[in-house]
Amino acid sequence: MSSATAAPIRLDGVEKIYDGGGTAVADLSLDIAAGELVALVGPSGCGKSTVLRMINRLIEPTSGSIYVDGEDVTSSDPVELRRRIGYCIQHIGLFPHQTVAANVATVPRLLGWDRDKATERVEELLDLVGLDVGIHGKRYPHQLSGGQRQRVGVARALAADPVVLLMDEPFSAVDPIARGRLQEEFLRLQADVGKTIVFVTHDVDEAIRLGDKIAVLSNEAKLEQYGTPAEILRRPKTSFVSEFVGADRGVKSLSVTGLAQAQLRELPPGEHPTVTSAANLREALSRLLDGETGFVSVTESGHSLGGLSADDIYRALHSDDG
Ligand SMILES: Nc1ncnc2c1ncn2[C@@H]1O[C@H](COP(=O)(O)OP(=O)(O)OP(=O)(O)O)[C@@H](O)[C@H]1O
Repeated sequence: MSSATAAPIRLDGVEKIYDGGGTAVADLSLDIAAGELVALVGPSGCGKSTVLRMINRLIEPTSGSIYVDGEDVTSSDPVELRRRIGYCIQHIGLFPHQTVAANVATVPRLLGWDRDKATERVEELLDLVGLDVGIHGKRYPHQLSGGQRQRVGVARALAADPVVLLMDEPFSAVDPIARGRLQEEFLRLQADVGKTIVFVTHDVDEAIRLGDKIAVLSNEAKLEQYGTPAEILRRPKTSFVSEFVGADRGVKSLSVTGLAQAQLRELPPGEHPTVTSAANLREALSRLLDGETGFVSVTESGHSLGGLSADDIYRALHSDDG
């Protein structure tokens, strides 16, 4: 598919005080590189959605600046801005009396695309999110499962080929199994489209799974830590972060640490379970536990490069702890 370039986003000293309400965002600065997927996580009410909605001007900041592609959003035409920014939310407003195809075609129609071009785009997008235009395109939203509706929401948000995609808890309304599948599909989709994505979730596991980076926020959108999932799990900067990511962060960090961190050893003779060099430490450990030799052999193109014991895996996990 055609892919518009992704755009960087910059928040500079952003503050939001709601009329008659308290401070939702006190003073937030954040740099998001083009093509990066950043998850905003934090407890309920800490200001995540407010931050997201200021990026596309659904909410105006009280002070501070927000730049998309270097341009100050407060001086952009909001309609033009939202055309370049896809937005997708939890219980999305899909239009109930329009078919799936018509829903996805909303923005292309607003942009005045001709019918053929819009139809082609709808087909391409439904295909991209794993729906069949022939089967699902003619249905109405209530004739879809929750997971399918979320996919339509993502397709619709991508319709005008935005440079930024904002997603507010897009997968939280579906059951855990469908959710895992959607997350996986979503990662594949992102590998394909390469948008800059800001993603709000209260689920740390989801943030770890999806984010290139995670911004952990506490009350009033205070930035407790901003880093890769591995950094956040291994070296939480504040007690808030370590509590928020949970007591099992050691186990979680296994799955975000690649085998490149591990020092391979020569294996004793025997039938060791194997794992490919592209795997992570969690996969290596679970293969090791499947076998009986106490080692796992790391292979590349079918050849063993060496092996790891459980202690080696433990050392690799802590190899660059500060
Ligand atoms: N329109 C509004 N007027 C006044 N206060 C508001 C308004 N919208 C949100 N707030 C307040 O601002 C704070 C941040 O809300 P926000 O929805 O951004 O949090 P959140 O982290 O997204 O929460 P959740 O995870 O529960 O959705 C909350 O204290 C909320 O009550």
